[in-house]
Amino acid sequence: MAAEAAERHLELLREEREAELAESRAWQESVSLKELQRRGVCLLKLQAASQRTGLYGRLLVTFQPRKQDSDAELPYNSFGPGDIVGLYDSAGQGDPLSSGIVTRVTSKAVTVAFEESRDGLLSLHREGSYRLLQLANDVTYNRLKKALNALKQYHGGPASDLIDVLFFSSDPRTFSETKPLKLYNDTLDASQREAVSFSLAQRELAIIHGPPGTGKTTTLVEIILQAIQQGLKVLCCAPSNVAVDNLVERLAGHKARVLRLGHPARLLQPIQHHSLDAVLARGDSAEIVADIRKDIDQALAKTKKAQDKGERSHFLSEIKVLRKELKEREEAAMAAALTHASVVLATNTGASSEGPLKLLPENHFDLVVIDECAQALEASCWIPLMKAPKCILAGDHKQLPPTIISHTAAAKGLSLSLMERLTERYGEKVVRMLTVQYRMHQAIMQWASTEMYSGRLTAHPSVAQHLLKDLPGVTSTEETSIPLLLIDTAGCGLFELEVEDEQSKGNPGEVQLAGFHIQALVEAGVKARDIAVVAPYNLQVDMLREQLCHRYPELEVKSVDGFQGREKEAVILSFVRSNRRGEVGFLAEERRINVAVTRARRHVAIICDTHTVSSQAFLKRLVDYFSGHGEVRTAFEYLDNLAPECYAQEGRGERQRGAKLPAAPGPKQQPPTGRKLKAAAVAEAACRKPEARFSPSTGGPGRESPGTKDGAEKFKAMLVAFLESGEVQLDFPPSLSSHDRMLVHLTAEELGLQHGSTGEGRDRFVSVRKKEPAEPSRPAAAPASQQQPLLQPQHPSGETLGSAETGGSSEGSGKVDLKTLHLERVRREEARREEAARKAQEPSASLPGSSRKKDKTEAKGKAAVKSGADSMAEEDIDALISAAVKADTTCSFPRCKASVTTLGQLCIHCNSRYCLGHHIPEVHGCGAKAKAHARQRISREGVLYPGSGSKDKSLDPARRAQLQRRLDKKLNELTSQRKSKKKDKEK
Ligand SMILES: Nc1ncnc2c1ncn2[C@@H]1O[C@H](COP(=O)(O)OP(=O)(O)OP(=O)(O)O)[C@@H](O)[C@H]1O
Ligand SMILES: [Zn+2]
Ligand SMILES: [Zn+2]
Repeated sequence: MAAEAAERHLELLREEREAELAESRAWQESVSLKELQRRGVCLLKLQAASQRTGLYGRLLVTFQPRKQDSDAELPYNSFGPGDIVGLYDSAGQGDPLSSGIVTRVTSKAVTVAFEESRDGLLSLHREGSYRLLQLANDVTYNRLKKALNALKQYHGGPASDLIDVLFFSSDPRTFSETKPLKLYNDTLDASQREAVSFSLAQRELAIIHGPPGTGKTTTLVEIILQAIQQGLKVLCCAPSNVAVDNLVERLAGHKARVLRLGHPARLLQPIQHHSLDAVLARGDSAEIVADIRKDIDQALAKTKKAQDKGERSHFLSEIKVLRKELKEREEAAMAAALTHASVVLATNTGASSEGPLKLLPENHFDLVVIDECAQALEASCWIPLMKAPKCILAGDHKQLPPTIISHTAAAKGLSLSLMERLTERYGEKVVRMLTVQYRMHQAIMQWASTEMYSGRLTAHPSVAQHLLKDLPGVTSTEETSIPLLLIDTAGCGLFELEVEDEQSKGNPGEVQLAGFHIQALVEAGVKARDIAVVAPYNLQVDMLREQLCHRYPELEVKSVDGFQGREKEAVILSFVRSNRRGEVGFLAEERRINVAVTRARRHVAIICDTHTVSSQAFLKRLVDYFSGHGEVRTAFEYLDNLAPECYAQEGRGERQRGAKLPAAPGPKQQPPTGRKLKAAAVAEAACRKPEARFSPSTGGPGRESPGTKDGAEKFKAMLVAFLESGEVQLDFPPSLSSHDRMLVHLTAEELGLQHGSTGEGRDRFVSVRKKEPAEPSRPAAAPASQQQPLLQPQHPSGETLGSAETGGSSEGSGKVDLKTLHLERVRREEARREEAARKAQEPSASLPGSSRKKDKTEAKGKAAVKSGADSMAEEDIDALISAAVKADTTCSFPRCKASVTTLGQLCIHCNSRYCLGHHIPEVHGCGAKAKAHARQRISREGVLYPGSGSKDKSLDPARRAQLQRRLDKKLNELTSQRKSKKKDKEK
């Protein structure tokens, strides 16, 4: 049984190795050295700046760029401690001079540890020019192969019974008598205690399933301490060095006698003194060993200075003798150190019998513990597993499995971890799950619990309600008071990049949005080092780093896969995929999404295109969960600040292709150009209805919504009463939620009342006034800060100005409120005078674009712009008009030309007007949102509210009034323009 399985596994491993080699060959062969350097795997033109013996006897060489000034920086590279690198002569092709392990990388230098090579010594010249290339190493593959071959032939060793259980030829058993335990850590929760006693009571096999943050390591440490207490010798492994180091640190904290195997270059600094090398250096034989090393160093130096060949070979043979003696003494000391230790720790492959463990007797270990077992290849687990009669596996098979290059090998079972394989077969018989998690806010946890852990997780009270605002130095803002935020780019045209020949994907729009959100968090006092930005694609990770890391050096930007096992107070996820095909690629892996979301302690923000990702049921449920339990914002809320590149991008590839698709959803997803789209959205926000700026899936204020109806009715009643009263102004208390504030704005708008907000943050309140022409000071009274331009100056003017529909707007539009415009017009004359008077005190609100466009404006012979408020760029108005007109006169359904001026229906989900044939959400593509909306209203009525400070600002009625005035002016101009055009034609 075991033999067959081992054989099959070997076959898959061979396949995987082939794929791996083919891949590295393919790109190494076709790629120049320069290109390799650009990709970060090669460093050219280096000099050996210094050499010394260190790290317990290895030759450490520090390389720097070969430049005159010693302060030169290395080019971008992906070198890191532990990487195996080849050292080459700059000129040399073919084999490397030597290979070594990177021990340290700074911005200016790389240090590499070289083992003394078999055939003589590495001698580097200060003047020489060298290059370093990262090497794929076959050490791992060879060890895996060896382990499986050993498993095939395994006979009568200590693990015989265990192997039978692991291949299902006998059932797992329990020890009959078990003593009650005295715990080292008495804070363990019930599920952890159960895991500890169960694991100790099992005879061959126990599995601890530890979902994110449930204290898996804490539990393992207790188990190992108990095992030591019982006099057992433990071999403790994990697939990664980081995971092993973590265990070393925690066990050493309990004064356990730990010994860490592995190259010291690969170990974290604080762990290094637990390394075998360090233990040896402190041991009895250390002095002698040090003397021998010194002799070797001296001989080494002499070799370098040696004049002729004879002298050189004399020193070399002296070194050979010294090294032999060193080896013998070291092996004796190693065996002693290994025997003395209670727990030996190594990576799975580091536990290979080719290493120091060969010095121990076959039955030395009583227990093998493998942490992060679900992230390990089964073959790698077999390296330690054959060394003891019992194993305890810990991990979470609901997180990402090991990376496998060959799709076929993965499909045939190579990616199935030992832990998952055993859990599927034995279940409760061998598995105990930890169910209390100590990381995430309840709301972050609940999604993962439901989707991945059959709803069994609970949040420990110490974390269940914790938010960013509870961190020292963090002020309470909207961003720091919510655990879940969804920034929805649906319909905003922020498409993924289409890079040819690139598997990886990027999304510049999401990079920008991430930047805004980080800024908001940092401004609220969240430390950049407490924030991580995580994306599924490396290209996006690169782009995020490029944009963000110089501004926030302590910010961590990582791929999802690279962030597994880690946590941060705040995590921003950029899902990247935004396309019409509904392609989600990497995101389709549920475990990847699980890992991504569960890294966050207090706050997780997802930036994604809900339209694209909702094509996949799992992701759709995630989006629905965030809609139902978190705050949702549309990227439109940030668009005012978005740089125009995003729009330039989208025009090219994605859009044209997408536009051909027949079943395109809403009109917002299919605007003629991105720029118009933006104008349309903002124009809606400015001219139509406040909620136009909220994501549909927030449920917005939802007029038909039962949840908000009461609120709306209440405010309506108040406002109607106010209208009938003799009062001029009605102030609402600042205690209103932002949702309520919005209802007031909405209702006031419906009733034709003027409405505005004053104050900042918690003091912000709404006041409503009657629209009295004899109230000239109001618009001008808006604080200067609220007179920021609503629109960016980049909007095209030409393409919209001349269009035929534009002319029709003055009578056609139902939304450009003619009555208001008229009132405004009347009032404007008075207001102008006041504004002119104020102008002196006000900082100019003029746009940078307005001066750029000035020539054009004057050339057209338009009246010179007088007041500060009136200096809004021409093109904004143009965009606004055309957008408002377009959006308001025809059905938004693609290619439908029906008029909606009188019979149209507004969809609250996409904030677009549709004819009667298309207004039902399911018909025009908002079905999913409508459903989510309905569900979420039930689940958390009254809690959900859209809105933020920045949004309120842009919706300020004073600014809207300004826009309307300008719109009005523009309409006049257009009318006269049209007249003159007609005249031209007639001529
Ligand atoms: N019983 C407990 N009481 C209080 N805090 C605990 C308890 N168990 C674990 N924790 C805390 O939970 C956090 C995570 O613990 P630990 O490192 O053991 O988790 P883990 O499950 O190994 O993590 P990961 O999810 O990354 O694998 C730590 O801060 C730890 O102190
Ligand atoms: Zn809709
Ligand atoms: Zn229609």
